[in-house]
Amino acid sequence: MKLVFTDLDGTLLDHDSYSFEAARPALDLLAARGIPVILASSKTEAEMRPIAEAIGISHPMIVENGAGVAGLESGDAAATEEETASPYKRLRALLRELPKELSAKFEGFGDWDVARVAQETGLPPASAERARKRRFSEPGRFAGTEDEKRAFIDLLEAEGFTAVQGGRFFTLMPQTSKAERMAQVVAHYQRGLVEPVRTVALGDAPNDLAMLEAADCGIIIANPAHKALPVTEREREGAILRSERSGPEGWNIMIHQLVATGFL
Ligand SMILES: O=C(O)[C@@H](COP(=O)(O)O)O[C@H]1O[C@H](CO)[C@@H](O)[C@H](O)[C@H]1O
Repeated sequence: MKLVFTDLDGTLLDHDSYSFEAARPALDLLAARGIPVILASSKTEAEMRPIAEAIGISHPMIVENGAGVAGLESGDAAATEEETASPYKRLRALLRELPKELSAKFEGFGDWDVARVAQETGLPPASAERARKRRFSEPGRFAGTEDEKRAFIDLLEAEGFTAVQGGRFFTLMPQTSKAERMAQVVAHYQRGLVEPVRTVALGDAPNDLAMLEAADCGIIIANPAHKALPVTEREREGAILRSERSGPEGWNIMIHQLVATGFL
């Protein structure tokens, strides 16, 4: 059994147009080979459902940067609306309680109306509205210095939260990651199998790094819109590869390459 985990913005979706069409041949190839594609994004479940539908998949999905997973019959999927809504509410309340000199430097989707989220992201208004339907995490911008940002993260961590950089935004969230949810999804597919499930993960930003390192094969998709990810030990060992092309074009080429070499 093989699984492909993929980030969305800047990876399967074009950084600017949010289109996955250039990856359609590789998506079709994986579908024909019975290899599930597991979406793993900082997007909300409300945003990811229509994307999964457009791709034509109904596998579990890692939502809001790993703070939640949709489509697994146990665990968080069974959490009540009250439980799933509370981390976001707690985060917004925490922002009001933190020292003003730091919290005032952060602006998130909860501070912006739909039109502003559409303007900041380049998403159409209907998608921007779905991006504001948050249950766990708050993406936004931190306008302070690196030292102030570190102090802000330390305060969040003391309260059980953390923050991570995506392709565009700096996201406040519970202390978990896409990689932790990936392990949960792998365990789900592993049940009843003898051979270990083989994993590929694709991503472009710091919030993808742990997932890329946890995979049997990690693929860094080039994204000229931000600084390249650092070279890690896993990459030196040959377990992480880099695409030359960006977004869905790079995704398409790299998946075809892994199929050609027999990895997928
Ligand atoms: O954190 C980010 O930089 C982006 C992209 O996250 P991923 O690369 O899909 O994990 O996610 C935020 O912005 C998106 C629009 O650009 C929204 O669709 C997401 O809801 C938001 O979390």
